[in-house]
Amino acid sequence: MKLGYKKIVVKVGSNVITKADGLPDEARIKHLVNQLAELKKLGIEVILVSSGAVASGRSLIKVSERQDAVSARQLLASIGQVKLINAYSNFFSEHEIKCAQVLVTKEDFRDRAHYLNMKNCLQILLTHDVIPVVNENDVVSVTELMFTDNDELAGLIASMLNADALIILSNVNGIYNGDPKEDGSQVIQEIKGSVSNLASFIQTGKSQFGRGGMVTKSTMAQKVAKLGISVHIANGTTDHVLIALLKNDLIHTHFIPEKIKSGKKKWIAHSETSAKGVVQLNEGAKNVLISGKATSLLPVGIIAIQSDFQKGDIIKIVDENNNLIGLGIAEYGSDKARERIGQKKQKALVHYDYFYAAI
Ligand SMILES: Nc1ncnc2c1ncn2[C@@H]1O[C@H](COP(=O)(O)OP(=O)(O)O)[C@@H](O)[C@H]1O
Ligand SMILES: N[C@@H](CCC(=O)OP(=O)(O)O)C(=O)O
Repeated sequence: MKLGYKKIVVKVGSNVITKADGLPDEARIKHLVNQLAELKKLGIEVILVSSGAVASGRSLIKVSERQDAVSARQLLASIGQVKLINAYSNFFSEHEIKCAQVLVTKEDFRDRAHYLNMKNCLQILLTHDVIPVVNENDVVSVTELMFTDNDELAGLIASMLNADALIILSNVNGIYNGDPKEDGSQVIQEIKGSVSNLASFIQTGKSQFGRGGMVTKSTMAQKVAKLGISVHIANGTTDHVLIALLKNDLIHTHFIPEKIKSGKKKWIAHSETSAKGVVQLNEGAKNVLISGKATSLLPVGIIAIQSDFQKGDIIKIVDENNNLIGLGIAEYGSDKARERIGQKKQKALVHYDYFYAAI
């Protein structure tokens, strides 16, 4: 395959595998599985992140309108996931390939030890030629414990496994420079670095069965590409989409990757929600830290410790206007950091190897 990837994460949106009437599109699932099997046989490691549990559940049970949204989602997903994974399992077995169900929550990515346990689980599946089929555990993930959507989850998995590429399959050909339904709109084929006006092209509405929409896809894609992983957004309802994409023969959106970051930096990058403390910097320290040079965060540039943390915690680093600059692992706790505010020749609070610049 022209793009030469050895390990890919493929995320399939609900819309790709759900028909207009809400029923699961088994022919589409089968066609995707056939392509994944073909890639696997070429020696490419494949991890699938598939949405569709809630949509599948809708085809099996009618939820009373009096039911609250959280309970309805729990009911639909718990029933629907069984149907979804059965479809994958049956179609993969036609190729003599085993797949595994991996259901995760946001909590699984918070603590470093827990994160490494999960990484180990996925790796053991891959070394035994099993295709992990990952989805959010919708039964226990409610409200603030939820991922924004499965695009966020797929970004985390691609970072965790140091994948070469993340392929997001939705029901549009890519990110358009206007409303995808309008004739004049065209697919933006290449996105490099942070494009500040990207969000302005994107309509906030979602497709019929989707959760996060294109805004979260593009934010996540830029972040993952910054960590050194290629991200592709393509149309999963196009026949042979994966094969055409990997042959570099498909119109879609490609986020060009930056230099590969270490595994630990990738984890830090996705840990904003579990950050414990907040440290504020002056303008000079901010400019040095985001310059891309290998510089650690020294107390001389700190102007305030806004909330407490301990040695080893992930901390948020903000500028004078409280905008997020980056995330890092604290080399010592907030008590010592407070004593050293503004002082020269003090030990770095965050070492460069454990700092991720968010801008
Ligand atoms: N500029 C844009 N380019 C492409 N799609 C867009 C754009 N603005 C909004 N969208 C919408 O985003 C939808 C895809 O996001 P989403 O509903 O989350 O899908 P999925 O279920 O695949 O995750 C598309 O169906 C499209 O209607
Ligand atoms: N976990 C949910 C998927 C939620 C979700 O993010 O959907 P989508 O925006 O279609 O990828 C399900 O399986 O129904």
